[in-house]
Amino acid sequence: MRLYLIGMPGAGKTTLGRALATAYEVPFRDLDDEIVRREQRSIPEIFAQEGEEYFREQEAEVLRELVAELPELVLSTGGGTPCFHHNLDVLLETGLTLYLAVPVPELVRRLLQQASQRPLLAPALDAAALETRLTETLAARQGFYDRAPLCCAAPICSVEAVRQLVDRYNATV
Ligand SMILES: Nc1ncnc2c1ncn2[C@@H]1O[C@H](COP(=O)(O)OP(=O)(O)O)[C@@H](O)[C@H]1O
Ligand SMILES: O=C(O)C1=C[C@@H](OP(=O)(O)O)[C@@H](O)[C@H](O)C1
Ligand SMILES: [Mg+2]
Repeated sequence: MRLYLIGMPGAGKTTLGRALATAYEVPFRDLDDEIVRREQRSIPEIFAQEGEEYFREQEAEVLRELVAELPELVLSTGGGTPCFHHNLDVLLETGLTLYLAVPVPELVRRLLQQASQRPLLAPALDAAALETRLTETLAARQGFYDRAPLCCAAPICSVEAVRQLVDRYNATV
């Protein structure tokens, strides 16, 4: 199986993805980590030195390489991954995609301490600005996220909840 996690920054894609891979006993990859490894520099450095367009090209390439390489995989994507370079089509065609739906106020709580590591959020320094920024970003991305066949909403999105969603989905296809 290939299971892909999509959703906003702070939704828990990386955290839950790692736990799901352990539970399913399949390899785990985090798309951002793979880009960092290939580029030998951090995500904020890539954005600052090369710009977002370059990052999106790397993201699209690394995604396709991982899919070609790994028939079994839990992949945590970046928040913007499904929205660029037809990446969502790749996800939908090659595996099962799960959208982690987390309300903006909860994202704000989780991200406030981490904004400096997330270049698209870095300009939003206080809670109100971050909330505005996330609300706008989510509005622009919602149409992509909603194409995922599976959706799990906080606070119930545990490994067990995902397993049940996946089992139910597999029983219907
Ligand atoms: N289910 C959860 N409940 C509360 N906090 C969480 C949960 N999942 C992740 N977090 C926290 O939220 C932050 C972002 O999580 P992360 O897995 O990096 O999200 P993403 O990869 O979607 O951006 C981290 O500080 C993490 O510890
Ligand atoms: O939302 C986005 O466009 C981004 C989210 C980040 O991943 P997380 O969703 O894991 O924070 C990372 O890919 C990059 O900073 C861009
Ligand atoms: Mg992540």
